[in-house]
Amino acid sequence: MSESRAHIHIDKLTMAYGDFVIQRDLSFDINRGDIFVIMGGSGCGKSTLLKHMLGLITPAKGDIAFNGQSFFSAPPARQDEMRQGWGITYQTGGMFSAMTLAENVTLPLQLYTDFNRDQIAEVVAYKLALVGLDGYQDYYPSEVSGGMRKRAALARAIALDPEILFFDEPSAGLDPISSRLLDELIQQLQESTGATVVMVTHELPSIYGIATNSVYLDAHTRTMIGYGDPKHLRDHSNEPVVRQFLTRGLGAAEDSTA
Ligand SMILES: Nc1ncnc2c1ncn2[C@@H]1O[C@H](COP(=O)(O)OP(=O)(O)OP(=O)(O)O)[C@@H](O)[C@H]1O
Repeated sequence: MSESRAHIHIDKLTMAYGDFVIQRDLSFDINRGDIFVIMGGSGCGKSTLLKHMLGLITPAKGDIAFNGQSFFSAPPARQDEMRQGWGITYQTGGMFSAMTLAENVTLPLQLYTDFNRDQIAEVVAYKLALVGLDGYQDYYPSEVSGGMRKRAALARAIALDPEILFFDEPSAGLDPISSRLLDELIQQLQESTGATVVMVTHELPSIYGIATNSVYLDAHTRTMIGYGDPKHLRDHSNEPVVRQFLTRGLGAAEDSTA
């Protein structure tokens, strides 16, 4: 493992399903407090990279380190400890439909803390208020809008005060206004907690609105061909595909890379 002071260090990572290599030789850092975006065309391996970062898939080669410690060579108990510092929201929100919003947020607190009922209720009310869902504790996921469901999922993800927040396409399926509100919320939460945010998205408003750093995975060459502030990449990348991805829809028809 090479030396790095980054919060998350991707080290010569090659990802494959069986013999089929999805991306090879990825090396980059995600610094503490970054809002880091994983970009790239459809099928390039963005979700696969996120699954590697979450320790759900073992790399074909290379490693991922958190605070300088290798995840994949750590013993299972240590991996579990690392995981407890992460909050995750999935594309669909992943809320349990038979539970109220409050019960959904309660779940990780019941599983991973020794708080009593009153303490848990207090944290749950606080987290729901943080995402603007004060008063919606007793609603079921199906009774609120898509944007509210995503915010409730976010409240659950921050229940244990994670130091890293992972998002897979957070604004998928949302209208532009709800999407913008969610971006603002992610940015506010990052600022107030200092957490590192890692998200897969191809939404340009999110990328330009809140990302501080990014990587671009290329489906064709199967490796990263862009790394840096997305606005800088848009204006200065030597890779036409990256510039095209980052300017699509801006004066031209939506292209097929997204
Ligand atoms: N479990 C799996 N087994 C085999 N191949 C898979 C598996 N999951 C994904 N793939 C393939 O790996 C490639 C990368 O998929 P992935 O979902 O990571 O891409 P993505 O960039 O997130 O795509 P999208 O933007 O369309 O969501 C695709 O070719 C996909 O078909």
